[in-house]
Order: sequence, then structure tokens, then C-alpha cells
Amino acid sequence: MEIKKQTNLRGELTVPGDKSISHRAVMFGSLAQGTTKITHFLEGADCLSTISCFRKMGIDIERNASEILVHGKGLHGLSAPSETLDVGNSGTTTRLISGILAGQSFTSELNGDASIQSRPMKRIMTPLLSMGADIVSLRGNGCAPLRITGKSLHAAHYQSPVASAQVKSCVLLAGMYADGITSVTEPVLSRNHTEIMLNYFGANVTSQGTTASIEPEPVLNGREIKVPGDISSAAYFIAAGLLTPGSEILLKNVGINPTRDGMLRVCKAMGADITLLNASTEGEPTADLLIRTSSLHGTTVEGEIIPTLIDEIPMIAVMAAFAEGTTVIRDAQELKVKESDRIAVVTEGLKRMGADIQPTDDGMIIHGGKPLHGAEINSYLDHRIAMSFAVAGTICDGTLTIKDGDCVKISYPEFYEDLYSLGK
Ligand SMILES: O=C(O)C1=C[C@@H](OP(=O)(O)O)[C@@H](O)[C@H](O)C1
Ligand SMILES: C=C(OP(=O)(O)O)C(=O)O
Repeated sequence: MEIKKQTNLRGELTVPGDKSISHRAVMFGSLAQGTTKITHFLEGADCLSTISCFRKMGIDIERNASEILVHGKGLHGLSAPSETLDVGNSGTTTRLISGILAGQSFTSELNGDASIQSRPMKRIMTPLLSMGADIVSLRGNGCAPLRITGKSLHAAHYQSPVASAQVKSCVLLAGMYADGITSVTEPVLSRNHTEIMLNYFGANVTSQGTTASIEPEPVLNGREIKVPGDISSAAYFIAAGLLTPGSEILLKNVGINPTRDGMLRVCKAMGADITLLNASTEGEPTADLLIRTSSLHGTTVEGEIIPTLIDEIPMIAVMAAFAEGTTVIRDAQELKVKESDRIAVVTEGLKRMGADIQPTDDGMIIHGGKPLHGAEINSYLDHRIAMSFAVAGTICDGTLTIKDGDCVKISYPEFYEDLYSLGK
């Protein structure tokens, strides 16, 4: 796919709904009594995988143009699927659903695409096994396909070695089926959408520092969920607006939960001109983001901010290559176990464009400001890689092409239309 040049980005854009929140709305709505109405749901392939899994467990989910209706059957209302649950490319679906399946009264199997079959699942198997779950990696390699036989679960306090909202959520969801209060402590706080939304549905989840705890057997009631725009999708337009000469764009209704807003903080540290307008703190916090062309400089991205921008690092690395000076990214070893090894793949792509970048064990070092030229970029079927390099391709000299660029459908099906809607 060849990327077209853009200048003078102008106008407004509403990015699609938040992927993490869309997944959770379908899952928790399925486990609630009564109907959950979801608006601005992300119609990306990952969230459609979540819908398909719950339909296979007997949940009636209606999809129409403006909303999703999930007719939940309560905490114990799922039925045994008659075939393997297909999680597609979605790590979130796999890990969160496993926590739910561990406490059911039936056996189920989960599988997905080649990427999912190489992503680590021991990180959820270990805490689930400690709670008495029966979860098996069918090829014995700690990855999907997984077989989960529901059991009565014991409460636990799990000390997670990784800051991962998927691990935390998996354990909390299993904790709904346990015999006491279940807690998870993580080394650094990860996104807290599960905690916020489960409480909204009627569960009792408390948070103290990096520990979240849940009481068992909550009664969840169907709710209305207005999904905010996904800051991880907005990230491409934040970067495009900052880097493209003559730009001023307004990104409407973007989720700015502090466990997700690290990209904004890094952009500010790089000298970005970003103004928050119409901030709302009702439910998940949101704001409109006004982005103006800025001259950016390097920064250091490390420590507690990392989980708050983990999916934005490919875009931040591309921005750093266009910025003046050095950017150091560390503590981001989790990038190696995403849809691709994002340290290796970002490095490969930026090197092809002429950037000065060195991969490290837990991040990268980018000496920005070198002239960047077009190249053939392999997305390795990773949506975040395709979108980050597409933004680079709108600005660099020469022609940039992306192999398998249509993988953006995982989290942002209308990405290219939106990318070309603002510029000249
Ligand atoms: O909980 C979630 O919705 C997500 C958590 C993150 O993964 P980890 O929990 O593996 O860090 C993130 O990368 C993913 O896109 C979505
Ligand atoms: C890592 C991601 O998603 P998941 O883990 O759900 O596949 C992502 O969207 O960047």
C-alpha cells in the first residue's frame, strides 16, 4: 500500500471508540442481568472477536449502525460453546475471557491467529492455576490454543511480575467466581478500565496504589456505556498534526484516563502544542484535543509512564526520529510480546527510512533529525506498526509503502480514510 503525502492538516476528527473499553463493555454486559447498550463501540476486528466468542456462549448481541445491545444472562448465564472460541488477533480477548472461563461449569477451547499462538499466556495461566483453575496450553508451549475446564476457584492475592492490565483483569474476573476477596498487585499501575467499569456494573472493586481487589459473586446489572474515542487511535493524528507543516486539528471526545494519557505527557515534554478543551470527568475522563504543528525535541520515556503509553511507543519512536536531538525509551520490554516484536520491527522500519536508531533490551535510542526518506515497510501484520509508519509516509521525502497495510482493521478500520480527510 502506497502512502500519499499530506500537508496543512485542518479540521475536526472523531476517532473510533476505545478498544479496551469496547471489549470490556461486551464482556461485562454478557455477565450482567438485563441489557447493556453500548454507543461509539469500536467495530475493529479485535472487538468483533470478543462479540463472536460471547455469542458462541449463548449471549444475544445485536449490532446496528448506532449501537450494540448485549442481552446479558448474569454471572452464571454463559453456556458451553459447541466449537473453539476464535479470539482472532486479540490478546485482550484471550486473556480477559480466560479469567471468566476459569470459573464456568463447562470446558472450552480458545484459539486465534499465528500472532496469538505465539503470545505468552503463562502470565495468566500461573495466577489462574494458583486459584485452582484448570487451564492447559494444548501445545505445551505456554501459548494458545488453550483448554479451560471450569472449576470452583479459590481467592488469591497475586503479585504480578508485569504491569499488564490484561493479567490484572484476568485475575479480577476469575475473582468474581472465587470463594473470597481476590487481589492483584502489579509493579506499576496499568490501565484501570476493568476496575472502573466493573464498579459501574455493580461489582465491588477497590484500588489502593497498585493493588486492585474484588469481592466475589457480584450482581452485575446491564448499563449504558458511551465509549470515548481511543487515545491509542488519536495518537496517530496527534503525531500527524504536530509533525505536518501548517496543521491545526481538533480531535473530539478522546479518552484521557490518567492510566492511558502518557502520550500527551511525552508530547508535551517534546515541545508539543496541545490544548485540552471541553474536559469531562463524568465516567471515564474525556477531552477534545487541539493539535498544532510544533517543532519537537527529544526526551526520555521510562518508568511508571510506560504502561500509560505502551501501545503508542511505535508512534512515539517515529515522532522521535523526526524530532531534533536524542530520545531514549526504556523499561518497555513488553513491546517484544505484542502483535509483533515492536522493538525489532520499529527499528527495522526506521532504519530503512534513514533514521539513526538503536534497539536495546527494553526500548530504543533514537538520534532524531536525520533526513527521512520513503521505504518499503513491513508491518508484520501489526496494526500499530502500519499506522505509525503511514503517518511517517505522509511527511517523509519519497514514497513509503506498507506491506499488509490493511491490518489496521484490527483497531481502526477507517484509518486511511481519516488520515486523508484532513490534509491537502
Ligand atoms: O487491557 C487492555 O485492554 C490492554 C492492555 C495492554 O496490554 P497488556 O496488558 O499486555 O500490557 C495493551 O497493550 C492492549 O492493547 C490492551
Ligand atoms: C497489544 C495490543 O492489543 P492486544 O494485546 O489486545 O492484542 C494493541 O492493540 O496494541
